[in-house]
Amino acid sequence: MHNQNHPPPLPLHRRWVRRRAWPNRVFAVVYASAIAALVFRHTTHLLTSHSTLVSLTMLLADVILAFMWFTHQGFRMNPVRRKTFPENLPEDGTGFPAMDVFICTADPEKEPPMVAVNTALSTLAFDYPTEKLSVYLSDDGGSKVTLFAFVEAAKFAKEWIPYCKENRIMDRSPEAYFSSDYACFPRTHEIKVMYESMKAKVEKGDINNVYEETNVFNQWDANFTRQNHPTVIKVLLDGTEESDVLGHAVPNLIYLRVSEAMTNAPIILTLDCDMYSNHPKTPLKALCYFLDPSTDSNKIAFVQFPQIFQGIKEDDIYGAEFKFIFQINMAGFDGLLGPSHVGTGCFFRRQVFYGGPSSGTLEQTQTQSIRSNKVLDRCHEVASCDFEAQTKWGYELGYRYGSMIEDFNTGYHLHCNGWRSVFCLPKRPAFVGTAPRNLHDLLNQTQRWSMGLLDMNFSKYSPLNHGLKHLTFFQSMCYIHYIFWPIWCIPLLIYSLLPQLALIHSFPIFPKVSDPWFLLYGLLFVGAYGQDFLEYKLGGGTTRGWYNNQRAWMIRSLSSYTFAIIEYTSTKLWASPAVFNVTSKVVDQEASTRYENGMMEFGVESLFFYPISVAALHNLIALIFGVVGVLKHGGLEDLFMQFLLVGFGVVNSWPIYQAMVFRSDPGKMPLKITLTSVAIASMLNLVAPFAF
Ligand SMILES: O=c1ccn([C@@H]2O[C@H](COP(=O)(O)OP(=O)(O)O[C@H]3O[C@H](CO)[C@@H](O)[C@H](O)[C@H]3O)[C@@H](O)[C@H]2O)c(=O)[nH]1
Repeated sequence: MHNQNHPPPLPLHRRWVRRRAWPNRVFAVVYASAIAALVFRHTTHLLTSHSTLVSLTMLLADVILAFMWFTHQGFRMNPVRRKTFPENLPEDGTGFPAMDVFICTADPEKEPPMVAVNTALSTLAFDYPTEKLSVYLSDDGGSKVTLFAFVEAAKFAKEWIPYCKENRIMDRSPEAYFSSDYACFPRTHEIKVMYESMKAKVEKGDINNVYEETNVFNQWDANFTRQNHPTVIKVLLDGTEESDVLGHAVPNLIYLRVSEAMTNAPIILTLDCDMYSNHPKTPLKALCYFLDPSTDSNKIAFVQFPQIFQGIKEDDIYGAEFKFIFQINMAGFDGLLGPSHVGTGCFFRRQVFYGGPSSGTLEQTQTQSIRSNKVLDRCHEVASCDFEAQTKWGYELGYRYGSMIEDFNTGYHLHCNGWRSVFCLPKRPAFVGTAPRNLHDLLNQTQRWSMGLLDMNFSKYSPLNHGLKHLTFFQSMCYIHYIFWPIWCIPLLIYSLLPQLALIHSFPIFPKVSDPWFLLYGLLFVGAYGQDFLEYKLGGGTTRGWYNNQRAWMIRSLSSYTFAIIEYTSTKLWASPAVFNVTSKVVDQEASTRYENGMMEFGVESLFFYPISVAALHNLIALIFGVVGVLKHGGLEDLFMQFLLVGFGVVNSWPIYQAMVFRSDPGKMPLKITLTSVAIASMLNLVAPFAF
């Protein structure tokens, strides 16, 4: 009880269980019963079937679909939404912990340095006590051009930070700001000119002049390579010594990949180089959880914001927004132990990297100047490649290494160690990044994720055994759902090949229309698709976006998931290392225009396109043969479901036919792929007589 002299402290956040939780639970019971009925039907059908091989294959497809549906239910049992009240935090920042922001970049070709510069500037200008803020750039590319860009950015920051704060600008990435419908303030034009000239200088990459003047690049000698080079540490802004143009202190800006030896802030924000801050008060929203005295806040390992992308069209032809992964399923996770970690837009309590949640302090131990020799010597030591050799760092402690999905892996281990996490989905996106805007990049990205998930599945820390012991049942189910993501390819390959072959040979494999079992199939299809549609729409998506999203799921399943399984198997068999192909953040103007016009981009001779081209052609051939067969011999009632399925396949394949036949732009399907796919699809018919 609080008496009148001591009113209760104002709340920092609230949480509600979403209204859909109960309907989801009831629907799960109904749908599970329908699945049980389907399994019964399969079993009885097996005994009377004309082709045991076909029946067994269809059973396999349906068992996997059922398994994926079942594990997905974890996300639907207790979805929540939250709200933070940063206005209830002390206005002067008293008691705020120090914060280190980590921006990582790896390849100046695929990730233009100006992209990372904008991300850094947007965080340097956070509405956060400047003396408590440090921004680190981790450059795995070891790029002179990137460092040059950051030297320039450090100078510009002294103009940009006070400009943003004075005028309460929301878009604190200069690129986003100057591309928007920005308001004009007294210095706007001047600042814009400065920004444009910095950008031109960086894009020109004229480093030699700078090289003459300073010793910034003195470590890039003839032996310097991306893989093998000395530790480079540059303090580009030191808040204790430097100030901005108005005389206020600036945050620290450091070219370095470790921060423990330098500022050792209790809160760490991780960002991909392209994920700029879109709201200057975002750190305060994270603090609403870390500083909350009334809850078990010491157990909160991280506060995850969703990945939201700029430049994605509302229709999202590639499903690149991953609305389910980054938003809808996250709300489901959040009602359990907390969301998974998605690599970027995440505020961590530093302490989580050193052990379990027994002493969740937010104290900082840094005392020395970040330019002192003692600190710099220690940083060189810690940042060197062999510092962690023979330690548990990266395996049992710290951020997980050696994984294609180090983010997901790290979050999972934290949950297993007793930590919790929180999902924060503010109305105005907290961070905004770029997503692949062509099909090849997207398939490449999802193949990499899938390989990481398979690796986790077969590791000794798999959620199938390790997780089951440490997590709640539903949280485990969610993790298990993801580690099996790539096996979607099995039912999808079966469903896009087998019923079509059967149709070509007028062989019915589903119940006929008058059979009551036909209704069951209808219910299962409409139920799964209907729920998916509803969730997508309630998550703010459009109907067209949803349709494209389900097609993208089919494309990924047939292509990148299949190749992930093949490549993962080969890396295991031949012990070859898996390669992390960085997603390109470069925008190709011509391709961009095609994207804006809703055209799918093929253009390159990528292996990824073969399975989808073959499946598209195979469906078309099946439809034609099916129609001819029915016209000649009848039997529509028996084959009706196959027609529905094949028709659905053909409708979904429209952009592929278009790219093969009707387009002449550089994004069309390469002729070699079209011709090879025609040959493969035709040959498929030759094997059919053996099955039916
Ligand atoms: O050796 C590397 C490889 C990548 N990166 C950086 O990691 C980030 C993510 O790489 P990207 O190629 O953009 O991967 P995506 O698949 O697009 O990103 C998602 O998936 C990754 C792997 O799970 C996560 O690390 C990311 O945070 C998440 O946004 C980028 O800033 C890269 O510069 C490095 O610093 N070093």
